[in-house]
Amino acid sequence: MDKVVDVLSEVRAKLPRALTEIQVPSYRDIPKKLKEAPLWVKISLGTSAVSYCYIRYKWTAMNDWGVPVLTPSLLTFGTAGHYAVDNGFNELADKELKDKNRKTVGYYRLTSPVIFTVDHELINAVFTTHFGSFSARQPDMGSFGVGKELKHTLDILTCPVQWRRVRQSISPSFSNVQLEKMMSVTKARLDILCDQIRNLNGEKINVKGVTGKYTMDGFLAGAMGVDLELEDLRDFTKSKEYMYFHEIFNPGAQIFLTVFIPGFGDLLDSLEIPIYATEAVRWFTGYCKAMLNADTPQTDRRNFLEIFKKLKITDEEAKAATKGLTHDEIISQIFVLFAAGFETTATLLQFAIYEICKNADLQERLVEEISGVGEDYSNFNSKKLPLLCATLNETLRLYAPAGVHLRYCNNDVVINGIPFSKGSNVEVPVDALHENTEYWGADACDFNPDRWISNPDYEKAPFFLPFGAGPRNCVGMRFANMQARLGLMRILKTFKLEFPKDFVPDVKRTRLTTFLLAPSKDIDVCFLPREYIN
Ligand code: HEM
Repeated sequence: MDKVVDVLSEVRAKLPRALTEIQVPSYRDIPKKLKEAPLWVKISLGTSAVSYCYIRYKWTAMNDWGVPVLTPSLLTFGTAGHYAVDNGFNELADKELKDKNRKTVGYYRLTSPVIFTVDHELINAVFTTHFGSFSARQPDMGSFGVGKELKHTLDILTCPVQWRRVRQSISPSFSNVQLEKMMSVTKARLDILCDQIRNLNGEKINVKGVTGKYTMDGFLAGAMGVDLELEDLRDFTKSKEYMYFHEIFNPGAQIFLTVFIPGFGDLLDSLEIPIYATEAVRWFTGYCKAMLNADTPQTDRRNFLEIFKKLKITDEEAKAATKGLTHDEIISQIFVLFAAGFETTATLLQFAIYEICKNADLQERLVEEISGVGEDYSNFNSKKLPLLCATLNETLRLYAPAGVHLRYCNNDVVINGIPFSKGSNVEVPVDALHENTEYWGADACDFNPDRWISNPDYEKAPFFLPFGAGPRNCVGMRFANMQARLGLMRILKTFKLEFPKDFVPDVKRTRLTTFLLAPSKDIDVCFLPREYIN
């Protein structure tokens, strides 16, 4: 400490002299200095001045849109600094919407106008009624710097033209018939999971290891015919599938260049320059190709793959087709379904188990409810399993796995008085929507599954959107619900769930910059086999 004080005193002693030594040119000298400056300095200054004027001009775009607009600044890339920090979205929503008691504000993502809203009428108009004008998400961001190899994946998520054909092709994979088929595979994998949990002998485990293994394994086995082999459940978070997934979905700060600079992601893709997760992407591409090419004898376990293979078309055919998938698109779909499906449902179950462990009474009521109900697809609804469905819905409300819904405006259109221009965006901060007291009542922030039992209409409420809305909502919603309901039911039937003695249940949700959700610390849980307790 003394050393620091010494150094600071030394610096302070030197400071006045150092400052007087700086020669600040008089403003009268500036034209002369500029004239003498090298050409590159002149070009840089000129370009900066033009860019600045252009940006200032772009920042007038929302002046007469009739919504309050947050003051932009260059330092925060317009008003988009919240993109770069965990919980940034929620803090912005709290500060600008909740605390000021308003539902919609505008801000600039560098120069792109963004309407940031929890107004369910506006959301419904944009996502459903005017879907034709908002059928894309973020088409100018290319692959976000992940590289050309997985570019198709993101084209499908963001590009409206390709999306329509791909969505038409993959939707039948989620039909009731398919889900029932996949359920039988999922049940068999659950048997193995429960044996692995028993092998822990009631010792604590990070619950994400259990829920992640379950959802990843269920999807890979039921849809792709691949088993996730693991000796010990505790090794799940060390598996390549999990580690590489996290590398791709936890990008460094460089990804924000593709978010803030329009067209930068596309430029990187055309130059074939990936800016992060190259090894993980290479591994996943090989992994997905291997799944497609594997000659698995049990075709009934390759439910999605067999559908995709039947739909295969050439690149040439794809130009005019309204249905069908090219070879590269099949590879990308395997990845996108794996990525979109495993983490989200694992997060849902992780937080559901956390809340159930916190509330012994809820756990008892759940066990009682499920005791007489069989594991049939036809039972997985709120009529047959009201409390189980309510608990999962309440978890989806307060711990929505995906934290923002995005739409991009394809053409100028006026909606609810707002004159959206082509290239503008709509962002829905899901946590703020799901905690809005006007919609959910004064106890909006409390975990209370019973609200779903007294208000069954909430399931269809326009302000409950964990899976998004409109024709571009989550294609895997029914699969996710089936997997979550079956998994939670089996786990509760087989194990009593408890926190270990040293665990303090003070977990907060962290909304990551990728909009996914993580707990503020590992959630440790002991799974005690019921056969030893009862
Ligand atoms: C609890 C689990 C899940 C949650 C909360 C969730 C949530 C979401 C959300 C919010 C969207 C964006 C919707 C919108 O923009 O309106 C989405 C899109 C998507 N989800 Fe899910 N999802 C889950 C599980 C799954 C599963 C299991 C799969 C597939 C196996 C899946 C595949 C997809 C795909 C492919 C899209 C893009 C749809 C499109 O652009 O047409 N999701 N999901």
